[in-house]
Amino acid sequence: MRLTVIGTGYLGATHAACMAELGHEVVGVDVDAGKVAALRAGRVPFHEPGLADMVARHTAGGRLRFTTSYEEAGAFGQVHFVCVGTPQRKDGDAADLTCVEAAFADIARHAREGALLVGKSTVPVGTAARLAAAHGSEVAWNPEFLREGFAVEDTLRPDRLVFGVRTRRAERLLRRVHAPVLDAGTPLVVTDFATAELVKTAANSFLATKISFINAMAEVCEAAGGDVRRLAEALGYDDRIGHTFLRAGVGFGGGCLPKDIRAFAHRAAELGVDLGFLRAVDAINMRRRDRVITLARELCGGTVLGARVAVLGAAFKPDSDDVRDSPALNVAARLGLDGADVTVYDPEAMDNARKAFPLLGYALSLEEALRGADLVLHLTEWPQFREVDPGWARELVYRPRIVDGRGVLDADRWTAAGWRFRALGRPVPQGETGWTGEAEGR
Ligand SMILES: NC(=O)c1ccc[n+]([C@@H]2O[C@H](COP(=O)([O-])OP(=O)(O)OC[C@H]3O[C@@H](n4cnc5c(N)ncnc54)[C@H](O)[C@@H]3O)[C@@H](O)[C@H]2O)c1
Ligand SMILES: O=c1ccn([C@@H]2O[C@H](COP(=O)(O)OP(=O)(O)O[C@H]3O[C@H](CO)[C@@H](O)[C@H](O)[C@H]3O)[C@@H](O)[C@H]2O)c(=O)[nH]1
Repeated sequence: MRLTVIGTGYLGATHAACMAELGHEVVGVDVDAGKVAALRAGRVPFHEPGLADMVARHTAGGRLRFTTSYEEAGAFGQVHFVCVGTPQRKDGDAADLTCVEAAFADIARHAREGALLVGKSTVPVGTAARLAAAHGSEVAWNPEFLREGFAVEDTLRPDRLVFGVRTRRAERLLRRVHAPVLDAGTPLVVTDFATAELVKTAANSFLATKISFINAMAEVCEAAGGDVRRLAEALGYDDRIGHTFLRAGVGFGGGCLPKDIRAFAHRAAELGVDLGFLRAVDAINMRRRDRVITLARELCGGTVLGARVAVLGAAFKPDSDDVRDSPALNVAARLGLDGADVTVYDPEAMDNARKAFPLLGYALSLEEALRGADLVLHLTEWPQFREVDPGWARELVYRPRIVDGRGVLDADRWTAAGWRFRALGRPVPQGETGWTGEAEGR
C-alpha cells in the first residue's frame, strides 16, 4: 500500500521504517527540514536500537522517502498516519493539540478522495470525533504503545493492535496495512473512537500507577527499615501482580507517562470524572526526585554547596537519548541551583542534555565524570554503569559516596570497596551508620 507518516519523531520515524519493513511504500512528512534532510540521507536523528539500519536500508531501496511537502504526501497516500507531538500545554495539565490540529488540517486539504486519515498520537478522548467533524475526511484512531529503546520490536511484534473506526471500510484498510502483524497472531481490538483513545491514556495511567505504587512502598521501606527490592520480588511472584514495572527508584520520566497522566486527569475532569488518584501518582513520582536530593545533601554533610557531584545518566531511561522530563537531569539541575558543581555523563544523551540544560557541566567519559567527585548519583541504569567496578571507581573519586537512584547496584560490593552507599527504599548497608558529621572541604 502507499502510506504516509506525518511527524517523523520518535514515534513517526519508527512507524515509517517499520511500515516499509512490512512491504509498504512510505513517505514520511515533517515540518522540520533538518530532520527530513537527515532521514533522507538514511540517518536517524535520535538513538533507537535497530532503527538506523532499517531506515538506511529502506531509503536506499527506495521504499521509504521523506519530504516537507503535504502536497506530495497528499497526492501519494492511500492511508495517512498522523504521529505528531502532543506535549503538555505551557499553561496547565492539558495536552497541547496544536500540532495534531495543524497536521489533520493540512493533510485533509491535500489528501486524495477516499484517503483514510489515521491518528496515532496520544490525544484526549473526543479528539478523533472532533477532527472527523471538522475535516469531512474519513478518520480512524490507531493508538501506539511502543516503548523507546524497544520501538522497532514493539512495532513489528506488538502486544495488541487497537483500531478505533466508524466504518467497515476503515477497518478493512487498517487490516490490510497491518496484515503481516495480524497474520502473526497479534490480538486486535476493533472499537469506537472514544474507546481507542482511552485505551492509550488508560494504559499509560496504569503503568504510571504501578511505578508510583512501588515507589510509595519504597517510602514506607525507608521509614520502616525494609528493602523494596525484596518486597517487589515477593509481590511479583503473584501472577495477578507480576514482576514488570515494579522497579522502584527515582521514578518515571520521558515524553509520555508524565504528560499523559496529567492530560488524562484534566480531560476526565472536563467530563465530570475525578481521577484524583493520578495526581497522587504524579506527586509520589516527583517526591522520589526530592528524596535523591535529600540523600545527596545528607551524604555531603548537610549541603551540596561547592560539592563536585557526578551524575551518571541524562536520558529518562537506558537505550534512549530522550531527555524529555528526565529525572536524572531534573535532579542534576536542582543540585546545580543549590551550588553543587555538577558533571553529567550519559552514553547517548549528551547532545540533547546540553541543549536542554546548557549550564550544567558535561564529561566526555564515565572516567572523566568520576574523577575528583565528592558524590556520585546513579540515575539512569545504562548497562555500563551497572558494570562499573567499585574498586576502579574508588580510585578516581575524591570521596567514595554514591546514591543508587535506580536500585540496580550491588550494595555489598560497593560497601566492601569502601563506598558509603545509599539507595531508594533500601536500608543503609550493614556496617554503616549513616552520616557521621566528618568535616567537609578538601
Ligand atoms: N515517543 C514514544 O515512545 C511514543 C510512543 C507512543 C505514542 N507516542 C505519542 O506519539 C506522539 C509523538 O510523540 P514523539 O515522541 O514521536 O514526538 P516527537 O516530538 O519526537 O516527534 C513529533 C514530530 O512531529 C513533527 N511535527 C510537528 N508538527 C508537525 C506538523 N504540523 N506536520 C508535520 N510534522 C509535524 C515534529 O517536527 C517532530 O519531528 C505523541 O502524541 C506521543 O504521546 C509517543
Ligand atoms: O519499573 C519501572 C519501569 C519504568 N520506570 C521508568 O518509567 C519511565 C517510562 O518507562 P517506559 O514505559 O519503559 O518508557 P516509554 O518509552 O516512556 O514508554 C511508555 O510510554 C509510551 C508512550 O506513550 C508508551 O507507548 C509505552 O507503552 C509506555 O511504556 C522511565 O523513566 C523508566 O525509567 C520505572 O521507574 N520503573
